[in-house]
Formats: sequence, structure tokens, C-alpha cells
Amino acid sequence: MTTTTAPLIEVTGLRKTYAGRAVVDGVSFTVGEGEIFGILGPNGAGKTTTVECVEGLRAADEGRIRVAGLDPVRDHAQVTGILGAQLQESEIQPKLTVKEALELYSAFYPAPLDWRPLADRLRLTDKLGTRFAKLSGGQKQRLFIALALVGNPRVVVLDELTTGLDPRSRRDTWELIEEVRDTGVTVLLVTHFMEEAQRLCDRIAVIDQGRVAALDTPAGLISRAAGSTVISFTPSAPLDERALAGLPAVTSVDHKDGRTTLTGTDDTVTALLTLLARQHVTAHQLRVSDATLDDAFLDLTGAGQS
Ligand SMILES: Nc1ncnc2c1ncn2[C@@H]1O[C@H](COP(=O)(O)OP(=O)(O)OP(=O)(O)O)[C@@H](O)[C@H]1O
Repeated sequence: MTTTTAPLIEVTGLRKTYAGRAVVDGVSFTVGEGEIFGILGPNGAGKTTTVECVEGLRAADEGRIRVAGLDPVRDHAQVTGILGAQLQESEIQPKLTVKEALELYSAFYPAPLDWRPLADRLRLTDKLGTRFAKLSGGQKQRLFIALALVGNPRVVVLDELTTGLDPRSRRDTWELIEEVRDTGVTVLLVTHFMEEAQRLCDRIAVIDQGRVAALDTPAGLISRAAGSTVISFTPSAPLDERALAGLPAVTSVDHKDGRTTLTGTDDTVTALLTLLARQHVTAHQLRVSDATLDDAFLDLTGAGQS
């Protein structure tokens, strides 16, 4: 779902410097109300610094940030009322029970949600009496989502929410995030996981070395990958190498173990089929697949993922 409503978050020319080094260097993006907006990038790219500036936890050196028209540093108290941030594990008392944590955090907000249905939706009801320290990783993450939502925010910031979860819990968490969005909450999501970004995000800013390397829908980013379509086959007879390299939009031609692999676009596939017919060559085990967000990410960040 891509929204066209007025932006709820506006970041323009954000710059943050530590010891003379710009770790965020001119980042700009807007997030529409109701959107799930992803921030994706290699380690140390400046993702957390960026979202912490949006939350008003760090002050920008340069640039302008607005959340629902408010300045997160100057208008911090008001922004806290409309922006729910995911807590870090260290911020919760280990002896606090789930119920106590939900009651305590709802007391911080002027118009909190009723935490009981929220706990129910996050499958925490049978854990209400359990101390934080005794929860599993997935249960803790669900509690973090509940605590980020209990203030009834318009926007929720989730930073590496599913890191450390097993695949099942990660998928459950994705469903929860989609449910949260379906209730009208805007989600700003920092993630390392391509599958997560591809599944959840309406749009993604790929941040590399403190700059926005690309900003697009997941499909838009994939179509920017150098070869967005991968074609492989075993030819029944050798093909003319120059004819292959000259196919429209082809970006690479490789031969290995009798198989030929081309990267290109849909146009390359169509032209290849014509070439094969003209040369009376049969393509055995022909496979055509789309590039993934992984391919796009590696292209956009110069394989900088660590
Ligand atoms: N308070 C600070 N003082 C000095 N340097 C900092 C500080 N906070 C962050 N940095 C540096 O800024 C850079 C960006 O950090 P940031 O945490 O924003 O990156 P990130 O993209 O979120 O990385 P990761 O995916 O590893 O969490 C890193 O090189 C980090 O070491």
C-alpha cells in the first residue's frame, strides 16, 4: 500500500557529526501517514542515528525534522505523545511483570490505549503475571511492541525489532506489524533483513555511509538492480557469443558447467528466445527468475554489507 496523504514525518538535509566525522550526511525523506517506511543499510550506515534524531533523542547538527509538524527536540513532550518508540531491553526492570510494565507505561501518556485488548492482540494475556526476565525472546519483542503502542501513537519507530528471533517468531512479528499498520499507525522500521523489508515496507530508504543511496518501493529498488532478471539454460549447441552480449539490456553473460546465465530485463528474455529460434538452438532447463532485494541492496551499497 502506498499512501498519498501529507507526510507525517519530514526529514530534510539531516546531518550528524561525531568527532568531525559525518555519520549522517544530508539525509532527506518523508513518511506518509499509514505507511510502513523502511530504513535499510549496512552496519554503521547511520540508520539508528537517523531514527533517534526523528525521536528527538539526539539533536541534529544540521537539517530539519518534523513529526506531525512538530520539532522532535524543541517540542519533545508533544512528540512523545504521538510517537511510540521501541524500548531497549536495558530500559525495562527485569523484575517487572508484563502487567506492571503495561500499567506503568500507559500511565506515562495522556490518552493511552486500554492495554488489555492490546495484550490480547499481542498474545501476552497468559503472560501478564510473568516477570520480564523470564520471558522468551519472542515474548519480549511482543511486549516491546505493546509498550511502543500503549500510548496510542500516530507513528511507531521500530529499530531492528526482529533481530535475534527465530524464523517463526519473526514471521509472527511481521504479521503484528501489518496489523498495527492496518489500525492506521504509521511505522518507521529499521531493518537488516531484506525479506522483512520486501514483505512489510511500502517504501524503503537505503542508507549507505550516512547518505540515502536510493529511495523507492521494494519493487522499484529491485528493478534498479543491474540485472533485474536472471536467465539460465543449457544450450543444445554453442551460441554466438557476440550475439548473446549484444542482446538488448543484457548486463552479463556467463558460462559454467555447460550452462549459460544472462542477466538483463524482460526485453533480454524476449530477444533471447528469438535468437535461439533463429539459430535452431534448444534451451534445456530454461529458468527465468527476478532479482531480489538482496541483489538491489548489494548493487546500491557497493556490496558494503558487513
Ligand atoms: N554517540 C556516538 N558517538 C560517536 N560515534 C557514534 C555515536 N553513535 C553512533 N556513532 C557512530 O556513527 C556511525 C553510525 O552509527 P549508527 O548506529 O547510526 O549506524 P547503524 O546504521 O544503525 O548501524 P547498525 O546497523 O550497526 O546498528 C557508526 O560508525 C557509529 O560508530
